[in-house]
Amino acid sequence: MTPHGTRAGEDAEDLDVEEVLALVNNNNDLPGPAERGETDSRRASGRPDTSPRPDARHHATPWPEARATAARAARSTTRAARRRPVTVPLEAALGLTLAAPLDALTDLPSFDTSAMDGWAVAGPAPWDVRDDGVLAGHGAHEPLTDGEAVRIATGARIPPDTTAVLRSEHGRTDEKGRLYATRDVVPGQDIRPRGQECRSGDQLLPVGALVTPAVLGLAAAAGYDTVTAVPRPRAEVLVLGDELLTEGRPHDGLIRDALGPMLPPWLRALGVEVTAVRRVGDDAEALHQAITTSDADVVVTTGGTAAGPVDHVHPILRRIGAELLVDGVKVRPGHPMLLARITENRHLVGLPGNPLAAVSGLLTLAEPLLRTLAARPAPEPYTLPLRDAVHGHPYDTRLVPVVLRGDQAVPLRYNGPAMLRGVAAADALAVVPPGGARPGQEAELLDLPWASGGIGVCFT
Ligand SMILES: Nc1nc2c(c(=O)[nH]1)N[C@H]1C(S)=C(S)[C@@H](COP(=O)(O)OP(=O)(O)OC[C@H]3O[C@@H](n4cnc5c(N)ncnc54)[C@H](O)[C@@H]3O)O[C@H]1N2
Ligand code: MOO
Repeated sequence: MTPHGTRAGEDAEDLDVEEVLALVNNNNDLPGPAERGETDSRRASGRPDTSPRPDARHHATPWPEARATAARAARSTTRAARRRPVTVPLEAALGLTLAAPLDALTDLPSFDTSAMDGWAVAGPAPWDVRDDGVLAGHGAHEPLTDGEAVRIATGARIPPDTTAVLRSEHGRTDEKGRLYATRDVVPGQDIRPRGQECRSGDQLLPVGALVTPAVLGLAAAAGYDTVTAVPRPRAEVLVLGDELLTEGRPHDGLIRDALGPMLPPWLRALGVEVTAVRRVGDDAEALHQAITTSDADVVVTTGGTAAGPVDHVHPILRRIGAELLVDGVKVRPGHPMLLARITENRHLVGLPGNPLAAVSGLLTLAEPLLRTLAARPAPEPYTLPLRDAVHGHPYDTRLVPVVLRGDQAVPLRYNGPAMLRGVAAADALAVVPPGGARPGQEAELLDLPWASGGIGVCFT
């Protein structure tokens, strides 16, 4: 199990992950091949794909369908593995999805409490002020009698038989020490009655709610030390390529690894636990060993997806009898990206090595897969008009970095497959259909986690 949690008791009345998924909003999952009446011989046969690699272009999956396939793959995983909810301490729960409703364990407030610093007063003015006072965090105070007042702090328990709280700025005392109000006193004023926010047992949040910082605060206020949540998906990153340096400047044909530093925090922003980042070079045996011994839910590889002499991903997937669910996508950059089922409940996402192509694969395949494993709802799709024309690919979707300015998306330069300069300045990627887009044409936008706000910025 993850270091973040332990398995919930078998007798928990919690929903399992599949049931949680049914409750969260997945309304932008597109219909899959089955729903559209399409067939796929590799899937229909139920056997792993062990045939020689076909022409990747021929089998490339349309971009929207690739995303839907990735989300569906996660759904079949949760069914197969019956992933059980976990009990997670609050400090480790940020970004998880609730698998049990958050029901109040107490009334809130749990006692009648003063909303202001001042005096608790009983009956009409003037009042004799008692010598003692009532501070927050103390037990029951003795009752007041009419004509009595006692100093009270915000958050302190209201003494029995109190009429109202008089704010310190609304009272004055005469030379005999008697207290008067400088404003009308309304019975009950500045008293927060017990149960004003909720009664014990009230549902504060439903199954499927995302654990945000505010949810952590609410859970703590309502008496929780732990929450019952969908387990965080576990991903391992395998960085391929002998040409990669981990420090210093590029030299002698060697370049810096841009993906090792980029992917783990990006995956964490998707609610994932990154179990390891391994550099496996261009060594086929090391890659085989790393894939077959990983216990992560999702193995993410970078590079080696094409058909070059040291592109080992396809041969190894064939060797281990993995089922290729997506083998190339009609998207630029990143068209050699792939998704494979390596065992019944483990997947591999193969990201192309070109860095922006890897971002494209991350958003196209890894995000829907991992988001669905985490039982997070799909973000609401939205569009904005493009300020400038965007050159299109004749047949493939393009993902183009944009900044959002007012109600327009402004396409950025430096959007080539090997470049990160555009996306590093971007708020989102615009989805440009085959053939391109005119100025003013509406384009779907994929928010980048740090730009969309919300839980994404928390990098759990
Ligand atoms: N004959 C063909 N060659 C290529 C095709 C094709 O269709 N036919 N597709 C091209 C496209 S498009 C892409 S994208 C790449 C995908 O290549 P791989 O996934 O096999 O990646 P590599 O060959 O290992 O690397 C490509 C490129 O990216 C650099 N790289 C790799 N890893 C990193 C990293 N962690 N950080 C920074 N840069 C990285 C690598 O040095 C190469 O320059 O294939 C094309 N070829
Ligand atoms: O699809 Mo590749 O990403 O053009 O470079």
